[in-house]
Amino acid sequence: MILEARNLCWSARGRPILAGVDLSVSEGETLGLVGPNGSGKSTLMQLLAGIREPSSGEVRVKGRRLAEMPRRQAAQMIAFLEQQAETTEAITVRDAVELGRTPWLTPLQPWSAEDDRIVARALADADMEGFERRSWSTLSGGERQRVHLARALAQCPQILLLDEPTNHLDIQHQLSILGLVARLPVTAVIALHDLNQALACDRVGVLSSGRLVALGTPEEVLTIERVHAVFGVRVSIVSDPCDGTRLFRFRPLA
Ligand SMILES: Nc1ncnc2c1ncn2[C@@H]1O[C@H](COP(=O)(O)OP(=O)(O)OP(=O)(O)O)[C@@H](O)[C@H]1O
Repeated sequence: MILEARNLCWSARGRPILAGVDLSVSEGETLGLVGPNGSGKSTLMQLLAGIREPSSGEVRVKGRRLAEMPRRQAAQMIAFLEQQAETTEAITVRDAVELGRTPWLTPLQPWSAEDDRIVARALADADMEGFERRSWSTLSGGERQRVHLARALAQCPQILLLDEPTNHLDIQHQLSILGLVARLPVTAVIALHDLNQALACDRVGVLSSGRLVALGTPEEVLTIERVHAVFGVRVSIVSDPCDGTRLFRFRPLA
């Protein structure tokens, strides 16, 4: 297993926010995390990224405790696209993406043509070519999100943690970014609100009130009964007339 959470718990001011989460992600897998607002998705992602310390339990990366890994080594393994990612306003898009190379640079291994190539590739993959000289402060919300994704890709991680990576994106960029992540040779954990997008993941974990209440293939986990129970909506499953893909349709309970 490339990434494991063992009995992961996190509390804020004595209130349990995440409790007893056990999770194993295998190499190359794309795991979707779904759950209502406040169910603990971002908290779990932050613990998996090592930017929050668990109250108890542990995260392991390739069998090693993340808490004991040097930050630089962890940053070579894991890239995290946060939900509300910020950056210094006064930098260009190119500068922001170049920051992704930081874990790989040393005095003995300074910036090289290979780093230029990786940054150019990341900008192209995030469809941000041509924006390199633009100031960060002039970008739209979706463009900023794509720059953050480019920075994460430039990190060349083995594990990509994406917290609602599509929430600011138009539908074309949503599809292209999820398609890109599926094609990349990385292990990905993606917090998503769109359950139809979660259907395309290899496995899905469902969080409810800080607990992982289901984990398995989308078909096993995203049943009409569970979606109804966890999200409090009426659900029907329809079949796409083009290719037979199953899709959710939602209605309010009342
Ligand atoms: N530092 C904190 N102090 C107190 N409560 C917190 C703190 N951080 C998170 N919480 C609470 O923990 C719960 C889980 O938050 P989290 O951001 O993980 O949820 P989420 O599933 O990502 O939600 P959303 O879908 O709205 O993004 C929420 O009720 C939130 O208010």
